[in-house]
Amino acid sequence: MADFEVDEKFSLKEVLITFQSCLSDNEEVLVDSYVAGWRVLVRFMNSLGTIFSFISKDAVNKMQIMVNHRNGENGDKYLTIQSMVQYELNNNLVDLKKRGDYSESGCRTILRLQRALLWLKLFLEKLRTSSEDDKTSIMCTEAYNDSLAQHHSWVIRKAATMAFYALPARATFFEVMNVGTQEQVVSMLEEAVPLISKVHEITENLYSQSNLLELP
Ligand SMILES: CCCCCCCCCCCCC/C=C/[C@@H](O)[C@H](COP(=O)(O)O)NC(=O)CCCCCCCCCCCCCCC
Repeated sequence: MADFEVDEKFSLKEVLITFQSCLSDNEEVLVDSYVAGWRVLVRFMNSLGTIFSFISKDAVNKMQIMVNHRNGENGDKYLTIQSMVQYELNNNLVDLKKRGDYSESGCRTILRLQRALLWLKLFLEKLRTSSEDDKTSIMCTEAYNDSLAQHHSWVIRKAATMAFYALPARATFFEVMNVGTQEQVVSMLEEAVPLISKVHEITENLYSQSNLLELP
């Protein structure tokens, strides 16, 4: 079993703070904070071992696509997920039926991360309500099967579920989250889960209204 070093300067509390700054007062999702939240999550996952590198590589690739849009000449159109959807749909910059010239559209990139955000919400909820002897690999697999798995090929599903078995036991997992005692982790999760759910729900509603939930 790999020993999991606690990255001192890092705490999963950062995720809570970053995703909190995601929501503008009129419930728009700010892309910069959304990407920053994922950056913290990916850093945390990387600290768990190189077995997850195929996952973080894809997540980093998608975050970079969003950063490129934000730094592009139409960067202001990507300030929020809402403004991004409006801009890309109004200018036909999204592959709606099959992958084509816009395989790096903001809409499809955020959709892939949105599906991962559902996994995160389900996983954190399981962690929050878990007891001492619950296994993180089981919680992770169950959350995966109820979310991302339905969008992944058999090969990816196999690789992902194998990787989950490398997850540390609950106590170690809580330790590397670097939030404090188990009670402090649970109360951080009590704050984080509703927040991440809110960001997910707002994006899900926007995508379903614009019929973007099945982008290729
Ligand atoms: C801590 C354990 C981490 C478990 C992460 C569970 C998610 C497993 C996802 C496996 C994805 C495998 C590689 C990606 C495949 C892509 O084909 C696929 C589709 O995109 P495409 O249409 O462009 O091809 N990509 C995706 O579905 C996006 C995957 C993004 C996953 C980001 C996961 C980062 C999670 C960070 C975990 C932090 C845990 C914190 C808990 C306290």
